[in-house]
Amino acid sequence: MNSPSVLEMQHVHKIFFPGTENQRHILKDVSLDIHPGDFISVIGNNGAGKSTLLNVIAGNLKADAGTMQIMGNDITNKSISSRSKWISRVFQDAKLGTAGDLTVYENMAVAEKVNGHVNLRFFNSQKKRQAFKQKLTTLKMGLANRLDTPVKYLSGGQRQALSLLMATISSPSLLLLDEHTAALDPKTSAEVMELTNQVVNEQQLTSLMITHKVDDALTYGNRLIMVQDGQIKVDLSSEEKKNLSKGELMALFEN
Ligand SMILES: Nc1ncnc2c1ncn2[C@@H]1O[C@H](COP(=O)(O)OP(=O)(O)OP(=O)(O)O)[C@@H](O)[C@H]1O
Repeated sequence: MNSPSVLEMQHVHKIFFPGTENQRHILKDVSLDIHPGDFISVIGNNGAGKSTLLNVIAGNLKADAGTMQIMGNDITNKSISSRSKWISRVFQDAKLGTAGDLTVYENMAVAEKVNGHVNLRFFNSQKKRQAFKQKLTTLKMGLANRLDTPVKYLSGGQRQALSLLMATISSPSLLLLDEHTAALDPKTSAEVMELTNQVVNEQQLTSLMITHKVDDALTYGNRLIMVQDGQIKVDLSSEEKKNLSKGELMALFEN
């Protein structure tokens, strides 16, 4: 028997300002089946509807039509907070995923608590500090000895690496990566992308990653989706992706 889908979207539409002269039909009958362990890159032109797609999945926006199930649960009309037991998100702006005035330790403890796995007895125990330090060491971003540093003093790359760690601390069913390397310099962006790949592979996470970096979309993940004018126009498997050159992928943008 096939394992159940992580996410099943069926015939989803999103229309902004419906019934007005400003009406914009952004998602047009989008159906998407995400399987356990899928690491999907999502590419597409500016304004194609990629972020709207992520927002509808996360619950920031309500779909105007269609249905969505996650791990077999109907979430079509569920709030962001009730979806958060399954879904985590890393944003382009690391400030959205972390609290600047709290320390690295406090941010991690809050992330665990939000995800419902904290034992308050251990909230500031040596054991917990050790466990967090261990997790930070694996990031190789110079954070292991910064447990007591307020997050606002970290570099952009360190802060984004911490966001990633926090978003994955309780192994979400679905990880949404929303251009999460776009605001970083090229070297740091490459480091955070490698780190993402490491975390996703080690924890066997199911992930959906929006990126404008065509090289990253080709290099990472087992599936590649192209969104055009509110529709999924291309959905490539790992094998199809492997056989596609950057030039051929770029040409698909023009079709
Ligand atoms: N809350 C909103 N209200 C009205 N229009 C919106 C809203 N969010 C997005 N849009 C519009 O929907 C269209 C698609 O936007 P979206 O952000 O999903 O595109 P995108 O593919 O993520 O683009 P980019 O690559 O530039 O981030 C755009 O024209 C945008 O202006």
